[in-house]
Amino acid sequence: MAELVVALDFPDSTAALDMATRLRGAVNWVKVGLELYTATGPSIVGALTDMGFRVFLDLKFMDIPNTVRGAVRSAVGVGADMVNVHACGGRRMLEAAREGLEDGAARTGRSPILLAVTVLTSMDATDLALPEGTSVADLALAYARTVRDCELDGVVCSGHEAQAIKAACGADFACLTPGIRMADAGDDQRRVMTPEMAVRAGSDYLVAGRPITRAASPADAAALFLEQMGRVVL
Ligand SMILES: O=c1ccn([C@@H]2O[C@H](COP(=O)(O)O)[C@@H](O)[C@H]2O)c(=O)[nH]1
Repeated sequence: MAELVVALDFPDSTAALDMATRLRGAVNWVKVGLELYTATGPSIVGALTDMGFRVFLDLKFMDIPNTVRGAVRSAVGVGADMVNVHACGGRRMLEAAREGLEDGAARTGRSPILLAVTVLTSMDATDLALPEGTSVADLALAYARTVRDCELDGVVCSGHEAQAIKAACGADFACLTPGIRMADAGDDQRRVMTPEMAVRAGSDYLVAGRPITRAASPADAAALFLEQMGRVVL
């Protein structure tokens, strides 16, 4: 059964924890991204796990291998259930990320899910200087194969690539899919999909932020997403 992850993209802990209170009981997973983490630091992860949420720490590390090894090791210590890096950091960086996770796990006894971002869901072909004959889907699949070879747990990808990635990398290779929309929102996301279509494509985790957190009732909006996800019989 796919999980819904709500992105808590807020400028401070008061706003994020207020939203988390409104979502308590409606969703299991929340996501702490760059805006919130930069404002609050690691304490927000503990506050959310204390409320009973599973936390995806979405910091998308990309740097030289040694730096990413240390960053992932530190992220494990923060107490998140899922962490990530950018696949475009390359094979040695991805291997270093896995080593950082293993180091962190040896120290803390915790082993979060480690994912790598293929191509951001906000991007389409117009954002990339792709070689002729290469599509965004080809690039995402190539990144996913490298991520699988480096023995990470899965990728962040759009719903449009999930099926091909699962076919190439295996059913156990996790696909987490942001850019989930009930209808075109005309925002910064480009490779979007409905909750139902993303689950049909094989995504294991669906991420939605604004469609839920900006709704009049975030809990009701989350329930609608979950209802659409639950309708899919695979
Ligand atoms: O490819 C990616 C990777 C991460 N994200 C993050 O997901 C949420 C989406 O929020 P919405 O408000 O539903 O657009 C956001 O925190 C992004 O940083 C992504 O969108 N695409």
